[in-house]
Amino acid sequence: MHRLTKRFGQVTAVSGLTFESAPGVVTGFLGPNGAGKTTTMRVILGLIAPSSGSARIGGRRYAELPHPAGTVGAVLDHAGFHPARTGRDHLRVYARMGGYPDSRVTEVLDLAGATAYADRRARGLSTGMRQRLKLATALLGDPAVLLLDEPANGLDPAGIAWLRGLLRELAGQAGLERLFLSLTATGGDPR
Ligand SMILES: Nc1ncnc2c1ncn2[C@@H]1O[C@H](COP(=O)(O)OP(=O)(O)OP(=O)(O)O)[C@@H](O)[C@H]1O
Repeated sequence: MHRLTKRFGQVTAVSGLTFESAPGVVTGFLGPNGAGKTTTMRVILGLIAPSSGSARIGGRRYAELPHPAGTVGAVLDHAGFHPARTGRDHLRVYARMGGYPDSRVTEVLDLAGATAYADRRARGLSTGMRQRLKLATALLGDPAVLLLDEPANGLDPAGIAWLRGLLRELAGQAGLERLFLSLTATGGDPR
């Protein structure tokens, strides 16, 4: 990230942010509500254009990546589920779009600890359960980069401990090629 500034009208959401996130480590952002964490993430994903500065992943902008969906997995806080669909159905739709087999859906549900309620309709799921399904969705393409916005939201203390362990494990597995950027306002230390 090089000298990112993002303004929305009169509001400066991010001002001159420069940082580098090293491969193989979990990088966390801490900041109060409105500090610009989500905005930074949306710029990285190419969802909004920076006012100035640039965001690169492995030297390229998101839009220039040869396989963006397979390279970067993201959990955005507002990502929704169709209330009448099950978590598994939701994942199958994304798997089909990404060209991944249904067996990968089973794997990521397991990785995210969401297998037990994968066949329940989304309308009846708790915040923490949805959070795990979002994480499963982000893991579908076995991405080298994971961007997680408030990943611990809604998780109980055991869930937060589990999430830390999972992130550590995933970062370790892929060695130098995997990188995580986790953003949180709540003091949830992703390490
Ligand atoms: N689309 C938008 N239009 C106008 N202002 C925006 C928009 N998106 C964000 N902002 C403003 O930019 C600032 C940073 O918002 P952002 O959502 O990035 O903060 P955050 O650090 O993720 O906060 P939180 O912890 O509450 O999620 C806030 O003042 C917000 O109101």
